[in-house]
Amino acid sequence: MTSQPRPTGLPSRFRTQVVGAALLDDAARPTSFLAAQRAYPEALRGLWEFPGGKQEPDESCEQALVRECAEELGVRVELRDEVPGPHPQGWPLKDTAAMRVWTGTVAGGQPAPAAGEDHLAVRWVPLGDPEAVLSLPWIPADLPIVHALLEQLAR
Ligand SMILES: Nc1nc2c([nH]c(=O)n2[C@H]2C[C@H](O)[C@@H](COP(=O)(O)OP(=O)(O)OP(=O)(O)O)O2)c(=O)[nH]1
Repeated sequence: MTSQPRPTGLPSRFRTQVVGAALLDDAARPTSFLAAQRAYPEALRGLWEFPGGKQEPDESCEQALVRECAEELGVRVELRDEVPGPHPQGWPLKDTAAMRVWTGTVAGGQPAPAAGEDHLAVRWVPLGDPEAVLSLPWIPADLPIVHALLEQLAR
């Protein structure tokens, strides 16, 4: 697993650190990744995103992501490579929040949205058709991340 070190002793530019997972169907030869459809807030309802959430105090980004995947999808994940963003805190989502994203695989369980929680649905998105991937209604801030993911996996 690679991880971009965050400089210590410097104030974070983004107050809220979000983490997201691009879960692959197969680590060595991925053919699809898991996208999740947000249920809330109303402005984001129905849009697609990377499963994940906010880092809590006293946990690393990686720990937060493992926890969020367990809570939201009911799966145990193994994280692999970071999809590095333009900032040490990852990919800017808005003025106050940025998201670090890792690829990973499901090591236990079947991903499904937790009842009545964050997601309306989850879907394995085939990587073979980038136009189809990008035509999903993603949260707009996620589009550069999806591009970067597709490039990283094509290498
Ligand atoms: N999880 C996730 N959040 C994203 C993505 N893109 C994006 O703009 N966001 C935004 C939506 C939210 O404002 C914020 C993440 O909040 P969240 O609601 O998922 O976090 P959480 O599970 O810890 O939520 P909560 O306990 O505060 O309700 O980041 C994405 O791909 N995944």
